[in-house]
Amino acid sequence: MLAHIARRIGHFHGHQISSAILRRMRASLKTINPISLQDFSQPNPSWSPEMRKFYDHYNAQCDTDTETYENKTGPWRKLPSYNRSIKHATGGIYISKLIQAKARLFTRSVNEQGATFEYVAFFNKEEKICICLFQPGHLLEGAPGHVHGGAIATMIDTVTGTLAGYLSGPSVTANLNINYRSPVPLGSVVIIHCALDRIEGRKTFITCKVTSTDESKVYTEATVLFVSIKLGSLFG
Ligand SMILES: CCCCCCCC(=O)SCCNC(=O)CCNC(=O)[C@H](O)C(C)(C)COP(=O)(O)OP(=O)(O)OC[C@H]1O[C@@H](n2cnc3c(N)ncnc32)[C@H](O)[C@@H]1OP(=O)(O)O
Repeated sequence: MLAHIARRIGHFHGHQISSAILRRMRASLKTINPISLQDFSQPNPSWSPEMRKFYDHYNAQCDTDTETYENKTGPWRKLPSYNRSIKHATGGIYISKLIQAKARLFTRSVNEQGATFEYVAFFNKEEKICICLFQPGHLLEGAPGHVHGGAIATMIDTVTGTLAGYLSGPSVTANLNINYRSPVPLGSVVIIHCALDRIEGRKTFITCKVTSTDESKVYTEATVLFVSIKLGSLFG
């Protein structure tokens, strides 16, 4: 685990971050809290057999062992999911001195397993795509028995944003266009497919589709524009 952290320091979604931010992060390393290293996208008892089946399917095709971080062969990489986005820059190290200690990533802000956003994402560097298995919980209701459109938008923003980050470095959502084609039942498992459309200067365009696990049903389609930023601009 420590070797994994050491590899991640200095990178944000796999990209180099500025030396000024890095200095401030390193100065904060004494605030390491081992508990904060929890990866929330690991299987838990709330996952349905279907969620677990698809997790096992993609996890078996990963280039890194989820437990040991040792290399193996496969096109996918399972992405860790911490409860602060800044932890992705540091491999999970908690930097309470830098920004609001009580802040939590929206999708990881409820502790009850299975109640809100249960998800795990996988990245395919070669194909520049990301897929996410998403099991929406009972606290995400919009239309009766179905998922709130804002919760679906949140997941689309999160997964496309993760892909943009891996491909283009630190970026923010500038435009998000969504077509809701069919309501998503609460407690079901859907797959969020994201793919790079194109990169133009600072702009990264991502397409996204939310489908049933057999891909026969399309629930949602989206196009998203991310604009690259200097990470330091977020810190004032
Ligand atoms: C692990 C968890 C991952 C979670 C991911 C979640 C990601 C998020 O939700 S981020 C939060 C929501 N987004 C925001 O708060 C962003 C707010 N907006 C901003 O900060 C700024 O408007 C920002 C950075 C997008 C652009 O500002 P700025 O850096 O001044 O760039 P600017 O020159 O205006 O635009 C750059 C290019 O983008 C284009 N652009 C900017 N905004 C838009 C837009 N809304 N629509 C279309 N094009 C746009 C511009 O036209 C310009 O294009 P070109 O280079 O061809 O002339």
